[in-house]
Amino acid sequence: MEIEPASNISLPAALEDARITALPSAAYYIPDFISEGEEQAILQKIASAPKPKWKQLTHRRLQTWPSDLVNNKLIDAPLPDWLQEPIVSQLTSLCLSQDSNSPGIFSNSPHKRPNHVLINEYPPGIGIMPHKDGSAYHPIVCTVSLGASLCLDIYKSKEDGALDPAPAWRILQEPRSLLITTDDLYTEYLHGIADSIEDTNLSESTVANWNMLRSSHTFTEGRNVRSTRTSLTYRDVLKVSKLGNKLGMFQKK
Ligand SMILES: O=C(O)CCC(=O)C(=O)O
Ligand SMILES: [Fe+2]
Repeated sequence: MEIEPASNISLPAALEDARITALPSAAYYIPDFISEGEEQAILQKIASAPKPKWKQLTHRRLQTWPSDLVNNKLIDAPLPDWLQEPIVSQLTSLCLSQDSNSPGIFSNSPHKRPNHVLINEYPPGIGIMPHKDGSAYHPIVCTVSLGASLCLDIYKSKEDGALDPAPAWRILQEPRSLLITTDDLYTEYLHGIADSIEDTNLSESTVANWNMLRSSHTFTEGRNVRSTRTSLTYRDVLKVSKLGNKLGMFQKK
């Protein structure tokens, strides 16, 4: 019988120990949130999802679980097991501080846990335009990265609402890492991923979480040559409708 390799995942006792202090409030980075075995198992589940689960955009494709939002509402349904375990349990177990009364990150969210997962696949050269995530969700985003590394760029918007064209900060996300963004980073700033085939000029002075990376030594000459990176974005959708209500909604039309 094969012996399972020891898992090298390690969760911080307190999320404040994982805070990316160079950023405005607030982002947290945990490099080894899931194991390589878990990463591979999830990638296989994504690959074996029925073809209609994929939504093809111009350059990128994505899956939404349990389903797309309709008018910012989620139709009540559970996440599949492979998106629940171990990730949701680990997310709900994270506490802000070691204080015994410290709240979990989803303590204040309406459903006390993420109920929706967006799966985005980014081949080399493909990113996502700078954007805000908007009002459909409780303002906490948990992103698990699979397969490869890339930089998430954080942008300030100017007084007049226009986008400052150069990102103000960069966060490097390694495979199997968790990035949590919340507070002002959710509401005030935009985030995006450049349409690049490599991330360049990576260093302690240009990457906000450089000292928290598992493998900063692998980015030789400050370069990350992109290969396909898949992300799982876990959020709590504020409005959930039971199927009964939804049928009612259709009958009214
Ligand atoms: O893939 C990512 O890391 C970002 C995805 C994203 O911004 C979103 O789904 O809203
Ligand atoms: Fe986003």
